[in-house]
Amino acid sequence: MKGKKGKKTPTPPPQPEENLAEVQEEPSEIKIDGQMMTLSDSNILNTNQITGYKNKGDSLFIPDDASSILLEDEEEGMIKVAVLTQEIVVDGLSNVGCSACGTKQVFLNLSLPGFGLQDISLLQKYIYLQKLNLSYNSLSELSALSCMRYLIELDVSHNELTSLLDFQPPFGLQEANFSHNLIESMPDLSAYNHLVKINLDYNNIVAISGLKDCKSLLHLTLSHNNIEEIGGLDKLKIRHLNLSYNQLTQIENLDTVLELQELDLSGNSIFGLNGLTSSSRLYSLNLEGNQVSSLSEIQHIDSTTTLRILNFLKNPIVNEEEYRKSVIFAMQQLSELDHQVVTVEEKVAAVNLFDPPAEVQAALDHITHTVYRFLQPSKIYESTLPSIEMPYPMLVLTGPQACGKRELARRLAQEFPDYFGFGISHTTRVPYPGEQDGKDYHFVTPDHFQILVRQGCFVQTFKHDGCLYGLTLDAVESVAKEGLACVVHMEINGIRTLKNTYFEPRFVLLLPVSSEAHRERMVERGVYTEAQVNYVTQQRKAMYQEVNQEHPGFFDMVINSDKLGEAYDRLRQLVMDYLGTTDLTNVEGESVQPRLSTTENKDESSTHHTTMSAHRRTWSRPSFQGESATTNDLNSANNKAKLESRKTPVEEASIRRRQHAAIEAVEGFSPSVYDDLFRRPMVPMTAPGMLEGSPMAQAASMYQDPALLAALYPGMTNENFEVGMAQQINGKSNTKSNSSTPDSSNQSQVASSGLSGLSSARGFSDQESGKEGKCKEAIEPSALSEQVLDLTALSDALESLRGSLKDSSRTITPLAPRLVQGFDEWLGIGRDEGDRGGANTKPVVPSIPTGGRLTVE
Ligand SMILES: Nc1ncnc2c1ncn2[C@@H]1O[C@H](COP(=O)(O)OP(=O)(O)OP(=O)(O)O)[C@@H](O)[C@H]1O
Repeated sequence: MKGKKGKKTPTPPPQPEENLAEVQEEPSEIKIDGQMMTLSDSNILNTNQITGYKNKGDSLFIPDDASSILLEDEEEGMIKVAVLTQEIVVDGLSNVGCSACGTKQVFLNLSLPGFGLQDISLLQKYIYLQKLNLSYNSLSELSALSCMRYLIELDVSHNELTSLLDFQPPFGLQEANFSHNLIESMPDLSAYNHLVKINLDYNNIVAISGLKDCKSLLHLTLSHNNIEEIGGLDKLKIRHLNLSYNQLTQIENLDTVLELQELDLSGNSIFGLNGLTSSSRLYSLNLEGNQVSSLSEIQHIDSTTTLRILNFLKNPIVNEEEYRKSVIFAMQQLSELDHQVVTVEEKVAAVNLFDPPAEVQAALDHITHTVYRFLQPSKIYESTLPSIEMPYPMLVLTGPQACGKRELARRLAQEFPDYFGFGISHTTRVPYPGEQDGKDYHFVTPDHFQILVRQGCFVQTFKHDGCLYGLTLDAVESVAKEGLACVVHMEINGIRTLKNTYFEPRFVLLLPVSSEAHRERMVERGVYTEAQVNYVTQQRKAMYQEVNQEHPGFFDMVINSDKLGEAYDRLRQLVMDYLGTTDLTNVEGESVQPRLSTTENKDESSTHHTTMSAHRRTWSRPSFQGESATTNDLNSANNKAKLESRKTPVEEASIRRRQHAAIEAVEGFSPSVYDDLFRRPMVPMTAPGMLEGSPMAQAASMYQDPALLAALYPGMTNENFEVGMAQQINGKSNTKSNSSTPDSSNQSQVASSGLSGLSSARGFSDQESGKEGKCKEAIEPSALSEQVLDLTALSDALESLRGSLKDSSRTITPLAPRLVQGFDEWLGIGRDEGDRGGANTKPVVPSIPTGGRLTVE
């Protein structure tokens, strides 16, 4: 309702019929003198409120006083009392209490709504009134109230007042309702400094003014007026402000109204929300029926953390795409939007839509690609099909942009062409100078990329700087069918997706430590904007650091990538350690192709190639200290053992290397890169894993070394140590197994398998025979489970080793206790139940194809 209003006919108050006054039969018992009274029976004082309107024809209480005049309103069919009489007043009085001075009993409330009163001069003597209701009358001035010094609440709504509070200010007026009058301006109200709440709805006010000193004012409502600007509220403590249905076009001058909690600006013509930025305590904001059209306006209120209730109904903004989710995403603090409760599900959906956590994004990517792949006809690949027990071998180098991962991946593939092939990703970005299609990336158009997505070609995809990246299954397969492990580079987002797949890549993080060096490398390339450089060297790098710190085991290895040469050396060392190659430089210091080092190895290698070429290509599955092998691993190992009558040079080198590592561990040599990698907290292992990773296995390998044996057990040879150890273990084991309870036998079986079973790489187990060069048959998994283990035997073995370490005249270096400690952990001695070892006990280097690039001779 806008525009100037004319003289109003008061509408009847919305009161039910029952509220009509009932006649007090014997009011004469109350002597009313002014507002004071004397009582004979206080019960009589239950005076009801009078409603002065009544439909024509109904009986109406009319006081006996002859001076009452009935007027008939033809138009509305109402009858109203126009002149106030003592009796009317008497019937309107209620709530007896102490007068303000505390000496008299007085009526505190007077309620005379809907009498059509024009003159209330009779009320002048009711000076003790505290609550006065004169709503629904025809009053045009209130001077009679000047005597009511103790008035606290005044309701003069629905009258014909043209001015506000035009009487002598009562001492403590707190609430005033002047709504539905004809007031056009707000006078200076500084005298009403106790005013807490004032309602000026439905007037003709054009500007907010006169409130400067109303320091107590908390509620101000000025709805349905003609206000065009928000103002005059400077530094007030208003908490509830209603300016709905005015002529406002913008939100302004509210930045000093710091206590504002509830703001109703509905029914205006507001376009923007920029005036609300500093409304830090706002709880409810009603903007229904305005002109807010852009979602970007949300930014002005999204930092208002206290905001819970928001209403944008009937604004163009609600037609914006994903409007509700966008608002909820920007303001997750909301509990109600557009009169609808905001549910937790909506909040999660909004976050997942606009800023999905990396894990969610990766899961979605994985689902997308898997579903699209299933929709395609199934494809038979040339190489061994990937499966859970035999996934494609992959090494993934990761890190922030320009950390050098791509270059290192390429170098690895170049230097170890018999073992690694570079997996080429697809991208929609344009090639940088010098980049070649099909070599650095498969450069494709966005449309082509989408076609590949729908064809289910990708294993994972990643969006970065508006460009799409993706690794296809074919890219991996094209490397795999060559008999090589695929080395790829990608950002962490891709890794998260890969972790959802059945692939089991090893992940090496290349992390620039010096931001300056990283920055320089990026700037040197000359292809990145300043903003990109800043983002990558700061946020992106920090994110990698955080993941690495907070999720131990997420990356299998971390290499400082400040100096690419050094980083590559470390990576290369890692690979060489694994491959068992030792020397990659010739006498002149030139780098040579890493081949398996010794002459005899070369011969074996060629024999092996020939042998292998007769079979289907398979992948070796090297296992390491602490690796947790599964039955599937064992199966594949056993199958492989059947196919190959002898170990590959790679495996033999691996055995030697680990023997060496065990010796070093006891002697206290500094560990190699490779050792560092696998010396991680122990985790519960399956039997073969226990064999490989167990301290017992380390001990088993130790006694293969005569030098070490002599040092630890002077005078003892390989043979008699072996016999002694075997007796110690087997003898106890047998004894125990005979008398074991069902529970203990169960436990025993596992560990016993660990002692005597073979690992997939058969690293230590072949040596257990103690006869060099004599290969032991692989043990069937079923056979493993039949063997019996006695943990006591292991304890005894531990004690014996402990004792020998203690007694040894050699100085035990700090590394030696670590081995003993390993026994303790393995046996569960002193292990805290809550202390879960890192899950990362896999080898960093992926499963390496045994044959390299095999050719049938
Ligand atoms: N399939 C993929 N999945 C996820 N990330 C990928 C993929 N392919 C490439 N990336 C990564 O996307 C980022 C951007 O690649 P781009 O080649 O444009 O960057 P670059 O500046 O050359 O960086 P870098 O030198 O690290 O490769 C790089 O970090 C890159 O490793």
